[in-house]
Amino acid sequence: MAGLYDEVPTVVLGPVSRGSLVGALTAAAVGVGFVEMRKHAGSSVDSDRWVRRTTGPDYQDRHVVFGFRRQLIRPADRVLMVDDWIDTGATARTARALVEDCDAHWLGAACIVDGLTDPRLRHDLPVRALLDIRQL
Ligand SMILES: O=P(O)(O)OC[C@H]1O[C@H](OP(=O)(O)OP(=O)(O)O)[C@H](O)[C@@H]1O
Repeated sequence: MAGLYDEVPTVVLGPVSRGSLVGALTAAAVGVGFVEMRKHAGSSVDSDRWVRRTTGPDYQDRHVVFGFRRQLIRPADRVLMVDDWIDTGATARTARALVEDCDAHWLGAACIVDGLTDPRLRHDLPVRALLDIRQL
């Protein structure tokens, strides 16, 4: 998945839950760290600083609060999001905003299946995928 991009990431970011599985495998293959983008990331039980963002409506018309500990992504990091599927792009856009909150460099969203409903996001995010939904 990381080979879909020219730049090599220093961190892979994966949204719970399927993105965590694919993302962790991708991070292991590249030999870099993995950060899980937690769902329903409400108030923390620890004293660490978190970054949090709420998605726009996703493919199920949900608004999901995602987040992670801020210290996990540093300004020098190049961050690649990895997921199994992209539909509205709401999750990926939130991932990009969280990476920007950490002042890190966003590479894009690598997915197994590209099912984007708004093709403009393919260029804007950018999105690279192993398969287009029409190939399934
Ligand atoms: O482009 P979007 O409209 O944001 O949708 C894509 C997201 O939806 C799916 O996850 P889901 O929320 O179903 O969670 P899961 O991985 O726990 O099943 C998928 O794994 C992506 O993370």
